[in-house]
Amino acid sequence: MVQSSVLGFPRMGANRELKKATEAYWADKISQEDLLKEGKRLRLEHWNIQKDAGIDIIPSNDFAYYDHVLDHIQLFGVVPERYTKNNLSPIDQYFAMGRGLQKPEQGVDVPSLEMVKWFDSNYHYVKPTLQDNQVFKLAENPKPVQDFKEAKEAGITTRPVLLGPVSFLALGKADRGQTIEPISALEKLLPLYEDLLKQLKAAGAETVQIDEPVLVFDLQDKVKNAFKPAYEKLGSLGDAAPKLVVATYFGDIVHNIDVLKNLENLYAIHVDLVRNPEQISEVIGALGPQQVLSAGVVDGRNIWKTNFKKAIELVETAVQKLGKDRVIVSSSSSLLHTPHSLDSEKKLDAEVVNWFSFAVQKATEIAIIAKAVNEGPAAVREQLEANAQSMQARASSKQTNDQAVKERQQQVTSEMHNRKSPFPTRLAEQGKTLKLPLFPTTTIGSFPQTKDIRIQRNKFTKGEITAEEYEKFIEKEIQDVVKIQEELDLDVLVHGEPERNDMVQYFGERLKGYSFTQNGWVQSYGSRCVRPPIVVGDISRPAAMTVKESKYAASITKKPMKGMLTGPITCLRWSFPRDDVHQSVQAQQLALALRDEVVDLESAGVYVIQVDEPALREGLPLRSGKERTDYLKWAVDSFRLATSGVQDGTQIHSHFCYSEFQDFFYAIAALDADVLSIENSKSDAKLLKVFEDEAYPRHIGPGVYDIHSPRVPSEQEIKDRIKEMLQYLKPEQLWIDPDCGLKTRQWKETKAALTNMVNAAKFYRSQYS
Ligand code: MET
Ligand SMILES: [Zn+2]
Repeated sequence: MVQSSVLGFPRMGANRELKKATEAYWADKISQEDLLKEGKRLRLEHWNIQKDAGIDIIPSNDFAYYDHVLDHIQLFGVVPERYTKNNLSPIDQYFAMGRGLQKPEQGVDVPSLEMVKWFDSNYHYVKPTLQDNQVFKLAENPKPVQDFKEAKEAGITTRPVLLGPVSFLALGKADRGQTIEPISALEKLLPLYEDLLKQLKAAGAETVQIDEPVLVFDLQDKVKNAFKPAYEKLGSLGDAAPKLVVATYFGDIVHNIDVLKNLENLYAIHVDLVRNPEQISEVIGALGPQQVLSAGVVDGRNIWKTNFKKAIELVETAVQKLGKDRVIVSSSSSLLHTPHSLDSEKKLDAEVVNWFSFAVQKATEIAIIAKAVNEGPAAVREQLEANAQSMQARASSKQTNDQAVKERQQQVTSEMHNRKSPFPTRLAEQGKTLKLPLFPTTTIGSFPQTKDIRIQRNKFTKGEITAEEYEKFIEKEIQDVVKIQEELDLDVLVHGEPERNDMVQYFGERLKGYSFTQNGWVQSYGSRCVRPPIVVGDISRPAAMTVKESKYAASITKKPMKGMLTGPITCLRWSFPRDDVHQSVQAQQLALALRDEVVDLESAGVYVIQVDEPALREGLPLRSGKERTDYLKWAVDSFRLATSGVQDGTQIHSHFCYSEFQDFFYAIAALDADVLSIENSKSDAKLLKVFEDEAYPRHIGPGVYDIHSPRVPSEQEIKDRIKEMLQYLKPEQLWIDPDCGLKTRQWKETKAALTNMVNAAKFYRSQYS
C-alpha cells in the first residue's frame, strides 16, 4: 500500500504557544519545568493532529525549542567553549547559542552563534560553528531518542527526523579565527550518527528520516564525494539501525543523483515534486530494485490547496513503475513553513478561504491522496469533487484579475528603471541637501516595539480606540523616538516604524490584491514568527501608505529623516505569492505601487528613502544557471523601477540583513542604491573585500553590532569592527549602523548600544577629519 507521510510539522502551536512559553521563560516568568512541559504538550498535540488526519508516517524530533539545526549542534557537542564554561543548564546553553546571553551578575557575556537563512526560505537556522580540532560528543539521552520514546508512550510510533551528517557539516562554518573546512570532519562525526541510529533502533524506531537538503545545491566536489562513503557506512549497520529515508527538498537532485545510486541500503529517497515534478522519472530510474520513492506532492512552502488531480497523477506515475508498496505520498518539505491551521480563520473572505490549505489541512490532503491511489477515486469522490470545484473557482474569480494593473504594466519603459544621473552627480546633490558628517550614523528603521505599542495596536484593531486616538498615540511614539535619536546624536533619523505590525504585512494591508489571515503565523527564527500576507490577485496601491508618519516625523526635527519602505522582492518573498502568475509579474506590480510611494515621500519633504530588500538574496535560485540569471534580472529591475522616480538630491538607501555577497555582488551593485546597509557584525570583515576588489563606488554601512541579541556591545568592540571595515572600505564611503532594525529589542539595551555606536563613530570622525 502507498503510505502517507509528513516531513515535519510547525512547532509553534495553534496560538503560538511555544513562542509565548519560551519568551516567558527568557523573561524569568515561568520555570524551566513549565517550559519543558509546554513543549511536551505541543509535541503530543501535533502528533495527534497528524494521526487523526490519517497520516501513516508521523515525524518526531522535528520539534525544536529554537531551531532544529541548533538541536543538532548540541546533540553532537559542537558547542564552542565560550558556551560551556559557565555551567549553564543544557537548555540555557542552547538558548545562549541561539540568542546570546548577558548576565553580568553571573559573569556571563556571550554573543549568539551566526544565524542564516534556511535555503531559499524565510526560516533561519543557527550555523554549526566548528573548531580546528573539533571533538564531537553525542549528548547523553539524545533528544531524538527521548522524543521518539515520548511519542511511543502516547501510542504513536514516529519516524524520527535527523539532519544528515553531510548537510549538517556543509551548512556549517569554521569559528572565527579557525580554518577548518567543516566537511573534513565527516569521518569523526559519522560514528555519532551510527551510535544514535542504534539507540533509535533499540528504542523501537523502524525508519528514520535523514534530511540531506544540500543535495539540491551545486556541490563542491569535496562535499559531493563525501556522500557515498558516508551513506555506505550508515547503511551498513543493517538491522542494528532503522531503515534510512534520505530526504531532499526545495529543488531537484538530478545533478547529484549519481551519489545516491547503488546505495542499496537506503530504504527510500524523498524528493520535492512540487518544485521539480520533472525529476520524477530520473529519480525513479536511479532507484535500486527494492528502494522506495517518497513523493513530495503537497507543498510545504505555501498556503494554496493542493490540486488533487495533478498530485494523484504524479503519484500514479510512480506507482505504475514501482508498485504501491514502493511509494510514499508526502509533503514536499517540512510543513514548518506553512501556518498551523485554517480553522481559526474566521474573517477570511468566504470565496478566498476556499482556496487555502494550512498545515493541518495539508496533512489531511496527503492522507486523501494516498487513499485515492490505494482505493481508487471513488473512495474519496466527495473530496475530489470539492477540490476540483475550488481549483475552478479560483481560476475564474474576479478577485484575481485587474485590467487597470495589467495596462499600467504594459506601459513600463526601460527609462523608468534609471535614476536621472549617475552616482557622482547624485552624491554631490545629496551633499548639498543633507550635509552629513564623515561616518554618518543611522539605524535601520524600527525601534523597540514595546508592549504599549502592541496593546494600543490591538485596541485599535478591535475598535476599542478610535483612529484619532491611535494616530495620536503613534505621533507621540514618533516624537519620543525622534527625541531619543537627537539625544543620542544620530545623524540620519528614522520614525521608528511604531505603526507597523510587520514590514511586509503593513504594506500588504494597504495594497489591493492581498488577503490576510488572523492567525497564519510562520516561524522565522527562534520565537519570532511572521504572518505573511497572501497575494491573491493583481496588486495596486489605492492610496499613500507611509507618507503621513514620515512627513510628520520629518516635520519635528532639523536632522534628515529617512522614509522607510519594504522593497518589491521582499514584499513578494515574505508574502505567500500567487502560484498562478509568474513571480516577476507580481514583483513588477509591487514595484509600480512602491514607485508611487517613493515619489510621494519625496514630495512630502522626505529626502532620504530606504527601500529594504532583505529577501533579495533568499529568492536567488539555489543553483547557478539560467534560472538564477533570469531571477536577478527581474528582481533588480523591480527595485530600480520602484526607486528611480526621484530627483538626484534624494538619497536612496537599501538594506540587506546578510553579508554573503560573493555570488551576488553584481546584483547588489546593479541596484544603484546610493547607500547600502548590510548585516556584518557576525561575519568576518574580510567579506567586505568584494566591495574593495570591485571598486564599489557607492556608500555602505556594514552593521557594527548584532541586533538579534539583547547583549550590549562595548564602544571598544564597535571601534574594533570599524577598524576592520576600514581595511576594505574608504572612510568617505562608510556609514555606521547596526545590523538590522531594533524592533525586537528593549529600550534599555538599545540606548546603551547606540550610545556606544555613536561614540565609536565620533572617535573615527575626529581621527579622519
Ligand atoms: C529584516 S530587515 C528590517 C528592516 C526594517 N526597516 C526594520 O528596521 O525593522
Ligand atoms: Zn534587516
